[in-house]
Amino acid sequence: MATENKNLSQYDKTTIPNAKNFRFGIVVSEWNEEITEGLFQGAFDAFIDCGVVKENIVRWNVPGSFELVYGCKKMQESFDMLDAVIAIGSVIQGETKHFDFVCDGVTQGIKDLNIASDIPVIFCVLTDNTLQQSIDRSGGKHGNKGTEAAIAAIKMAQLRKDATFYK
Ligand SMILES: Nc1c(NC[C@H](O)[C@H](O)[C@H](O)CO)[nH]c(=O)[nH]c1=O
Ligand SMILES: CC(=O)[C@@H](O)COP(=O)(O)O
Repeated sequence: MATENKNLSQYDKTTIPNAKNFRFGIVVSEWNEEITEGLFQGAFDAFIDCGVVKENIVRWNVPGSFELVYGCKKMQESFDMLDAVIAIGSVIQGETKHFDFVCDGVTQGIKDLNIASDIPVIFCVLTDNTLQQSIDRSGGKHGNKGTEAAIAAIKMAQLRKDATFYK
């Protein structure tokens, strides 16, 4: 289902685990900051709405989406008590193929972090053709992908906790 057929901000709290004891990291790219700040606010507000204590949310900034991989890796290493990390970025097609390489690099890098570390990293990186598409997905007509990412982070934190329990 394409994003245009669903609202990224909609969630059913009855299906979401209690998040009051979870601790989350959020790494935010400064490129297209009017978009990434909207994504961050969506994630932060959803965490608070689902019971996360604001003192249990740590935020770091990085220059661009390509640096999200290193930033998330260092956050995993620095705060081993985190239950999940969200990587927030906005990549918008320009004149050249640079878009392709940035998108592929950050995608593969975050995938690799999920394989290498026990702390899940949630992929909240918009990869859009136009600024309008980014606006529409960071609090606009299609909702907020940051909200979607926070819900995914809570669900993955619970999965990780449950999996540890059964060891
Ligand atoms: N064009 C965009 C970039 N480019 C910058 C790279 O992410 C990186 O910071 C640079 O290549 C130095 O390593 N980043 C975005 O997040 N969004 C863009 O649209
Ligand atoms: C995603 C990018 O790096 C891109 O926005 C840079 O723009 P350009 O391809 O015109 O150099």
